[in-house]
Amino acid sequence: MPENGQILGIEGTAWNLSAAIFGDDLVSLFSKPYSPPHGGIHPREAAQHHASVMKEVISAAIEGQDLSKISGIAFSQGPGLGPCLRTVGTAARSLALALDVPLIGVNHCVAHVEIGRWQCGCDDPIVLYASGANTQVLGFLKSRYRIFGETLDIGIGNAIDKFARSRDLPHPGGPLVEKLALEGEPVELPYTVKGMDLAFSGLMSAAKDCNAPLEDICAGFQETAFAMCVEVTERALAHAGKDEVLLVGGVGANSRLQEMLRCMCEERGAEFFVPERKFIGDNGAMIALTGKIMLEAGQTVTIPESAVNPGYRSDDVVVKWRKDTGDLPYAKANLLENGQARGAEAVVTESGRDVIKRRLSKKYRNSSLDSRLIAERTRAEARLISQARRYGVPTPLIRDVTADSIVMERIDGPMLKLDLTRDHVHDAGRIVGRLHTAGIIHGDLTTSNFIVRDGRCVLIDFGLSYISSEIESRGVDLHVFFQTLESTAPDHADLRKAFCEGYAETFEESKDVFERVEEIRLRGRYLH
Ligand SMILES: C[C@@H](O)[C@H](NC(=O)OP(=O)(O)OC[C@H]1O[C@@H](n2cnc3c(N)ncnc32)[C@H](O)[C@@H]1O)C(=O)O
Ligand SMILES: [Fe+2]
Repeated sequence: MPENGQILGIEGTAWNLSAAIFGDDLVSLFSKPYSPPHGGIHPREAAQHHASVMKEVISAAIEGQDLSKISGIAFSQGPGLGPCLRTVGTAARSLALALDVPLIGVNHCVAHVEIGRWQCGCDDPIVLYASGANTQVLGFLKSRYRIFGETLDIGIGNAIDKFARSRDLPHPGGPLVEKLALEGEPVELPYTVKGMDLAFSGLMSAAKDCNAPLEDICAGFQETAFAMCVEVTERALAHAGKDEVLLVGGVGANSRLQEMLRCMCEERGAEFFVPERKFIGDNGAMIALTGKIMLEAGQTVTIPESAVNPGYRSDDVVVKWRKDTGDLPYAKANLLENGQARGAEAVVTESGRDVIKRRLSKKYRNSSLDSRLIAERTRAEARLISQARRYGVPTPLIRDVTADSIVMERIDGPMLKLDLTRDHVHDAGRIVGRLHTAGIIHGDLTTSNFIVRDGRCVLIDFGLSYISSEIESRGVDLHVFFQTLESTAPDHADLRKAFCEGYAETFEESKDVFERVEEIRLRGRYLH
């Protein structure tokens, strides 16, 4: 790349056509947002908008610039709305040919992360990426931005926008809901966290059907949806042993979400980062910057490789521009160091042959939601542990239960993630098979929630467990487990096989569940 090489980047995955030049710093940025005359974003109309303002946006971005300094054209290759992506892709290809410079196909999600890292100066954060179409918790591991958790149905922004539309509020509803929420007392709405994954459609439907004053529903919607996001971010932070949190994506503009994340970070001793408003939502600067660092790493595309990809996932990108941070710091996660372990949501304290698990109050969530979650989860956990035992699932013996605590038998041994052998993972599969036969869903099936005692796994932490015989819930359980395998173990494919073998031995309908896991993996990546 020539000295002072500059990259022209074009963003246009959905609502904003935006172009920017990035050199050593941001040189120019110009945007023309599309606002639908009524209803939500219509893909073809948005694409027509982009086409009609393309010349104006690019001209404004390059005005007064020396075009000979431009050493590459970057464009958002996906994910996004097909027609919009194709319009931007065509423009980018023509420009690259005209200027005779390389083309860089940028993953839009990764670009949200990179502009955040650049702007905030953070190094290796857990990222909460909360936008219209996407809601993901990402962390860099082994050359990729791994998805620790994500929405299983719709993106948080779309959930808010659709709810707002059902109340005749103009698009996008996010900022208006934020304003209305300031005047409201939060109503109770369904809270759905499955391990590190989330779901928003139940919350959205309940909010649509709710008869309370609009301000109260908006407040309830925000408190619930944001607490869900903060909870999974905290869980990923604890799981990965990182100490920075970065908030990106359009919904990141919300002050309440920022406040809640900042509060969680303070409680955990992590540092919180959020970029300036103009870099939070979709913008050309994020594409130009990411294009620049990708070009420097040699990650360009030929014209045939430049086809757009509406389902492009964050973890599809091999990140050659970052130094690999290696394995997760397993050792840090040892259970019961000095007789105490602090998980994402509870403190476990040794007490003779027992441990006491006490759920912690979280300052980031409002007090009624906080006490509701603590009481519900403590009760459910004690009940389901006992029930699972009756079906032959090895679990700790329960000795006593109070409003926020469970006293139970101490299990000595390393967590499964510290001793990931084929045999142990096979055993874990057998255990989950029995659990599912009992009609119980674990709800947080990570490799931290098995303890290996005398060579056999014991299942712990039923805090998010519930009763269900649905293939879907079982599929999500396995999906969560496979995700933690994928994000922590290099030989995850073989371990996954071992797990499935064990599961099939103890659970009759295993085939249906395996099929569903595949569906869950493929679905919900870019839904509108
Ligand atoms: C693939 C790409 O097209 C997509 N982009 C996207 O969704 O635009 P973004 O700019 O990142 O986010 C827009 C969303 O951000 C929400 N939003 C903006 N300001 C908000 C606020 N103050 N509170 C809540 N939501 C807000 C909007 O309502 C809308 O749902 C994505 O990143 O998923
Ligand atoms: Fe976006």
